[in-house]
Order: sequence, then C-alpha cells, then structure tokens
Amino acid sequence: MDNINHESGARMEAKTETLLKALTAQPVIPVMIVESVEHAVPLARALVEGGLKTLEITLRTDAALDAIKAMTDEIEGAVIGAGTILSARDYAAAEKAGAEFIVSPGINGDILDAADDSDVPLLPGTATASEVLSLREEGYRVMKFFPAEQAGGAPYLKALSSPIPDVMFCPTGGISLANAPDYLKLPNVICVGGSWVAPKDMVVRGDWDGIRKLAEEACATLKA
Ligand SMILES: O=C(O)C(=O)C[C@H](O)[C@H](O)COP(=O)(O)O
Repeated sequence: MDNINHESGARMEAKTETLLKALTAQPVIPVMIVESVEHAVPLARALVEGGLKTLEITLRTDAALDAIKAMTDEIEGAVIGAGTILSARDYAAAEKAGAEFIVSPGINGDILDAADDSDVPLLPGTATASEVLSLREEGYRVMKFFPAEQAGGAPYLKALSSPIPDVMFCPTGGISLANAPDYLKLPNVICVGGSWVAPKDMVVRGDWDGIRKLAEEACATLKA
C-alpha cells in the first residue's frame, strides 16, 4: 500500500464527522440490492418511514446508480450511500449519482487515492488488525468490519478494541436481528450493516409495508 496518499488532517476530520453523523443516527444501516429502478423510491421510503434514514445501495446491479439518484432526488431526509465500491471508477460513478458516503468491502490503493481526492467520505472495509492499523495511519477512525461473522464475529472485534481503542466499526456481513446486539454492545461499534431489513424477495414482491415493519422492529429492538 505504498501508493496511499496523505490527506490533510482537517479535511479528513470533516469527512469523519460526516460519516459519524450518518452512522450514529441508527442501529443498523440497511444494505440494499436494487435490481429495478422502480423499486428504489418505495423501498427507501419504507425504510425511512420505519426509522432508518441512512441507507446503502450496493453497486452490484445495473440499476444501482439510477437507484441512488432516484432516492437522493426524491426521499427527503434520507442519507444515501453506495456500497460494493471496488475501484476509483466505482467511487467516481457513485459520487456523480449523488452518494453521500462510500462503502468498500476491502481496500486498495486505487480506492484510497479516490477517497483522498473526494469530499465524499469512505467507510473502508477491513478484516485484520494490520489493515486497521494501515488505515489508522492514514487518518481513518471509522471502518467497516467485513465480512463480520465469517471473519471472527463480535469476539474478534472485541479483541481489537483493547489495543486499538480509537477506531470505531460498522460490522457487516452475516448480521441479523438475533446477533446484532452482540456487536452493538461493544465499545468500538457504532452501528451494524445488514441486508436483513431489506430482503431481496420482499423488494421483488414490492412488500413495502413488510419492509417498513422490519425497519421499525430493528429500531425498537436494537439500541441506537
Ligand atoms: O459490498 C459491500 O460493500 C457490502 O457492503 C457487502 C455487504 O456488507 C454485505 O453483502 C451484506 O451482508 P449481509 O447482511 O450478510 O447480506
């Protein structure tokens, strides 16, 4: 990772603030796969009505960028982020579509360079102490822990909190209403990410009422 740029401290701090504001508002960030742009607005509306206004759309479908744009344009109060960012090209496309934060499953020099050049904050994916320390050196203090359950789960993240207490995480991957509390009680967890509040089959069926109820259930059951 020798091509990582160094950002000015003040700019990085401002981006961290933006990210924290979006992530501390709720216990779970819905991770969405949107196959059809027609689903974007009713899906976002259901989640926002259910109490979850910070949302992540993964760039895994052809409709994703248009979905980000539609949600950003039409859902007042929503904070729309883009996930599955794998390259600088993805970063630029998501930013152009209106994404207010960027989420990556891991890191590479290309993504970090794009983040350096952008005012849109990056929530970078990490899975090891070494990755966390590399990013910490670049000024990152908020990271995604991915894939959370598969990489060691809540006990792993708890173990990191003692030697690296100044880095906060949004664990994502394999998290559900049942195991989310194990993460949320840790001192180094801000919120979790999960697709369970916007299941693909419910999106395809257009079950917006059901999705709103899942969001309400998550807010009521989990601490913010
Ligand atoms: O691609 C990204 O940037 C991601 O954000 C990956 C997602 O975090 C997981 O795919 C969500 O995991 P599940 O909740 O287990 O479905």
